[in-house]
Amino acid sequence: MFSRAVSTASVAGRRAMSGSAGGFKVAVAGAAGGIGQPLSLLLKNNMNIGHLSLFDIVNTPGVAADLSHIPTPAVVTGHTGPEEVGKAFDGCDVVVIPAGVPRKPGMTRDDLFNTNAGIVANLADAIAKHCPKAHVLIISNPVNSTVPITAEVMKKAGVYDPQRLFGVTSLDVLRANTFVAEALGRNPAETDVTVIGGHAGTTILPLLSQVEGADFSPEQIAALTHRIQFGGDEVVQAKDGAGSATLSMAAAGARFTSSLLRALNGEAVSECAFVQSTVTDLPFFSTRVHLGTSGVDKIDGYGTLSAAEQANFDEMIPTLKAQIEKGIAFAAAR
Ligand SMILES: NC(=O)C1=CN([C@@H]2O[C@H](COP(=O)(O)OP(=O)(O)OC[C@H]3O[C@@H](n4cnc5c(N)ncnc54)[C@H](O)[C@@H]3O)[C@@H](O)[C@H]2O)C=CC1
Ligand SMILES: O=C([O-])CC(=O)C(=O)O
Repeated sequence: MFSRAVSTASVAGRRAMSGSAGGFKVAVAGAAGGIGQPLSLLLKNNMNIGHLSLFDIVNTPGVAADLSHIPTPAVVTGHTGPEEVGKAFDGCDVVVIPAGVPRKPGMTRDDLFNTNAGIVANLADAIAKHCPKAHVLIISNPVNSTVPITAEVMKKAGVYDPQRLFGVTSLDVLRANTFVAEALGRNPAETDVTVIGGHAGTTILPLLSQVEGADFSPEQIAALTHRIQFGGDEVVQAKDGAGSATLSMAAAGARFTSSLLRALNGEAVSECAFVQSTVTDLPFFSTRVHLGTSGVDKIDGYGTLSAAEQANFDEMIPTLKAQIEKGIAFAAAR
């Protein structure tokens, strides 16, 4: 349902009046959740968005009404339940998906597979039907499996375009930037660490040997790498049963969405993301991705690894392969 404040006619009218550079339609699926709400708030402040469409199975009218009072160009609409997903996704340029359950202490991201695989697959069905040309940004865990699931669902529907599918690993980059800057006494906002692989434990590999001007000891490298790989667990433990990272993830999701929209507008932008890739033998892998007006433009390799990074890389590949294959098998069996 549209939020009370907005009608379909006024969406078009205000988009025309907004004067925003992009006027893109961006949907958030899972918009009423722990990530969805702050992410939607940050996106409401993005001047490239003309229409912010909030989808969830609960509570979107309230979130939409609340955000609609913020004076920025994005018109906000709220849509609840499967019967309204068509309206939510119709004509979207970008769909961001933080829908699904989060971890509790003691769980791995893979423990979320049984619940979240089906949620993401059903949303991918709806995207294939209602906005097959949208760029799809997957936040729902386990990302290492939910991205391949989305690709397979889109392939079955005949609308898959690898340039438009992204697993959002930006939170690993934000954590790496924060922890590395802290160790070096630098400004975190001016630190940009490359993080490769996937988004779960040891499949997350920060390339600390490539941080310019850093001369970390082997002990520092080991400690920083471990903290970046298990930063998610740090938050899950601190929240003590009340969920996982939401606010930092909202910042990460907003950063990636903002970069993509700038690229769609013609700016040269790069971000690390988990995408279809030939950089390794695996079908999906995260390295630095150059974004362009059609989404993925060029995918960088990972450069020269230190001996410690190479050891982590070799250990990661079979784990990541199994998680990707689990996603592909799930989609094939649907
Ligand atoms: N990629 C990453 O770096 C990160 C991923 N995550 C993942 O993001 C997901 C969401 O986390 P939170 O927001 O904390 O969870 P949450 O439980 O607070 O919110 C999830 C929202 O999804 C909604 N939802 C459930 N099924 C849906 C469906 N079929 N369609 C639309 N909406 C649906 C729920 O109603 C809820 O509002 C989890 O899977 C979590 O593991 C969390 C942090 C970082
Ligand atoms: O740890 C979790 O379950 C949520 C997540 O992906 C992260 O914070 O990186």
